[in-house]
Amino acid sequence: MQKVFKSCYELDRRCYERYGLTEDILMEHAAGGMAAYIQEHFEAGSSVLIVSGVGNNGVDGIVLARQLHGSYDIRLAVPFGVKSEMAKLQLQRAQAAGVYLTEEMQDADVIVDAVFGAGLSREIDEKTQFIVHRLNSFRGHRIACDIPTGLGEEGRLMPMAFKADVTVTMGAYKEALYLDEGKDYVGKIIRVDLGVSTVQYETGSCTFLLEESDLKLPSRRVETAHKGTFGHAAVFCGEKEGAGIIAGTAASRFGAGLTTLVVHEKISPPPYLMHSTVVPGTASAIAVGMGLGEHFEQEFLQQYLIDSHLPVVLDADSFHHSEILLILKQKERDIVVTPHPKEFSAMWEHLTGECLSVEEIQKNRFETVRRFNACYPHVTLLLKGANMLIMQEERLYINPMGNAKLSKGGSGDVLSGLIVSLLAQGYPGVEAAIQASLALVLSAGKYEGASYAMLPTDIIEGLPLLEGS
Ligand SMILES: NC(=O)C1=CN([C@@H]2O[C@H](COP(=O)(O)OP(=O)(O)OC[C@H]3O[C@@H](n4cnc5c(N)ncnc54)[C@H](O)[C@@H]3O)[C@@H](O)[C@H]2O)[C@@H](O)CC1
Ligand SMILES: Nc1ncnc2c1ncn2[C@@H]1O[C@H](COP(=O)(O)OP(=O)(O)O)[C@@H](O)[C@H]1O
Repeated sequence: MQKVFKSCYELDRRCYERYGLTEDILMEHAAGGMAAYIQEHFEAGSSVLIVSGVGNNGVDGIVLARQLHGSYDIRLAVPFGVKSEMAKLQLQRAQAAGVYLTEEMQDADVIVDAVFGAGLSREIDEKTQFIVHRLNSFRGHRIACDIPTGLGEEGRLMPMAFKADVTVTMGAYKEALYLDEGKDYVGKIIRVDLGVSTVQYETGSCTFLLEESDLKLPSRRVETAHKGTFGHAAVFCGEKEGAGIIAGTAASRFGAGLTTLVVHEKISPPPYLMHSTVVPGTASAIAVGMGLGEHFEQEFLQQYLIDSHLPVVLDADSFHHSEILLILKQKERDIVVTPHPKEFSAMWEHLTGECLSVEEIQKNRFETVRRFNACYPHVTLLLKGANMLIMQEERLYINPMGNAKLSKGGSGDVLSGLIVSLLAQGYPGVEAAIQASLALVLSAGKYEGASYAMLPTDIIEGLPLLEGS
């Protein structure tokens, strides 16, 4: 798990004040990080086009040109000239080392975008857009310095951006790299240190980036265990019974000792799942909402769901149901809600009367989860999307490892099943949401078929492969 920051300016300033480092030392390391990447992946002599802008991001590009010149065929372009004293000094140094400026931007083996970095505060002008379009049309390997040009301070497109294969980000991970809008632009994200180790550079943060190594699978190491040791998941199975069956199957596969589908009428569930017309007395967690529809009477929901003390995951149709949403007020209960942006919009309107469009939510995903958290800090919110955001009690976790294979009906039902399974096994809500989100994306990552072909059952079948991987 890595820390994530809204901005690195404070962290840079701390480096100057606390460690006596200077701007050009930091720049030397920023450029050194990009140089190391290029040296590792491209043979000496490869052509490298570096396009530098007027801010410090541009200066990093100029320093990179000096560092690589001699070993690589460097073409440095400064289409807006150099303004700051530091930029002039670094350009002098680069030119003294033999770097020539080029006016023409031609395709190269490596394209480095150092036009704008973290300081982009307004939409890029026509000339910059033209440059970015041109760079995006090249076939070379594209590297963004710190953050692709065109992604603003909040990670929004301003209005278009450099499409990086790799973003070499300076010092620390930034939130702006993880808004869904930018996911197709940032590529693989690599962080480099700026002259002191990460531990020295970073301060505290309540925002975290989840990594594969954070996955902790449920285990069965106690030989005397029995099915009762691993909890009993009760999954409401409503009008669209397939959704409940998928969730129940995922719950069982992820280790719940028992899984019962709570049904209104008799259905024919798979043999490893039980079914019942009430929530069993031994249930230890509930999942509700997937394919729920209008199947259950209010009285039933009141008795078995709303008045229950059991940990609960609310998904899908729950977000359109004002009585079910009353559960969110229950401060003593472990509650996980898993809306996608449209469902979040419906839930938020029910809870606050405020209409937020899906577009507004997507443009402000971090702010949106923080606003929800300010009202319901005890509830674990998992906002679905290309980068899932999970938040409870002021701590926000980003899971960036999903991909478009998951964009298919039923993936969310699997997720609810994984969460209820862990809740049933005694995990606290936030831990259940984190681990389930990791298992979902990592299991999907193991699917080897075509990107369009994955079924929810394939995700479930990938779960056993997570152990030992
Ligand atoms: N000491 C530092 O600040 C360090 C900075 N580093 C690099 O410098 C970057 C940050 O530097 P800056 O703050 O100079 O940011 P940028 O290099 O992104 O440039 C921002 C500058 O452009 C202007 N600007 C913002 N939006 C604009 C727009 N749409 N059109 C025209 N001008 C616009 C701003 O007023 C500001 O002067 C980082 O991303 C990182 O790459 C690293 O070298 C490490 C050290
Ligand atoms: N492009 C994508 N990249 C990463 N994850 C995705 C993508 N599309 C969907 N997902 C994930 O797949 C799941 C889909 O959930 P949801 O839309 O509720 O599906 P359903 O309700 O049909 O089962 C969520 O966890 C979401 O984050």
